[in-house]
Amino acid sequence: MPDETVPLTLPGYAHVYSGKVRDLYAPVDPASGQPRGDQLLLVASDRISAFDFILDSPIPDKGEVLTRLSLWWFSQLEDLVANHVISTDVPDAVRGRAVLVERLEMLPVECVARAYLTGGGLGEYTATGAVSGIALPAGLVDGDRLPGPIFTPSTKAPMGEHDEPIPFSAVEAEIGSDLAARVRDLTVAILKRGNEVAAARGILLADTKVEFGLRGDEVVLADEVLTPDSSRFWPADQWEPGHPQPSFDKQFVREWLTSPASGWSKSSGEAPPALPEDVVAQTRAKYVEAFERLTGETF
Ligand SMILES: N#Cc1c(N)ncnc1-c1cnn(CCN2CCOCC2)c1
Repeated sequence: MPDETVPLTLPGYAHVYSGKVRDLYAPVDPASGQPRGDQLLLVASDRISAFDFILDSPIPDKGEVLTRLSLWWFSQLEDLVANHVISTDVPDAVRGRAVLVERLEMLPVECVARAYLTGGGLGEYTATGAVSGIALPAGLVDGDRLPGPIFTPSTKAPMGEHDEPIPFSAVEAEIGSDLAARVRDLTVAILKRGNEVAAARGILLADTKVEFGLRGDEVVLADEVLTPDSSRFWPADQWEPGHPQPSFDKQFVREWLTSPASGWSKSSGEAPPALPEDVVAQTRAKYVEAFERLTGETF
């Protein structure tokens, strides 16, 4: 199993950035030997995070499953928004889990939309009756479906820190009112479309985070889209408002890590132990199941 903690050496590419579960490279121009400024190689690892830790146990094929799912969503959403995908003709070492993309002028906003109330949004609602300044009906509980998806943007925090919720007015101040309205409407429309497709296939998308860049004046969808890494996936047949919902993809990991069998405590501040093989295998199977249910393709 390759060591997922160090950037790969990819001949012809320069390492640009490593996130929690994905890495960025830039193709090198053979003539100048310098990284190209117009393209990037987005590589999805098999790393998985839980409870704000990157686990020691990679999930085989997770990177490929989520890359193929994101590519499928990009094509499903082409009538709504352009995207940054150039090609899947990538080095053999990362084939299937990497995409060559157009390098965009990225907007400094994490564009989050929520269709259900949970997580940080629930905390804000409990304290203020609103989320991102949007007043919600009284009496909502964890997991309730919202009257309609709402835009709840946040900052782009440095790795290891948490994104901070910001009001829409802060987005307007940062990128201008017109562009703020465009990314708000697109983010909400993407989640709406995602749930139209996913609900019919037994999956609820509670919320999602997308990132946009600019191609001139055009807003272009970048990063990944509607994957279990960028969105909360819930099994529709277990949806029951009033308590935290099971995760479609990470429930096995979370339950084992919080069970006596792991010998680990969330409150210890220590890194979690490696996962047992059966938990890794069950988690891989859930990623494959989500891909096959949504796309209708066989992984
Ligand atoms: N997708 C995409 C994409 C694109 N199509 N064009 C330009 N940039 C990006 C991109 C992808 N990830 N990040 C966040 C990582 N940043 C790296 C630098 O440092 C700050 C964090 C930017």
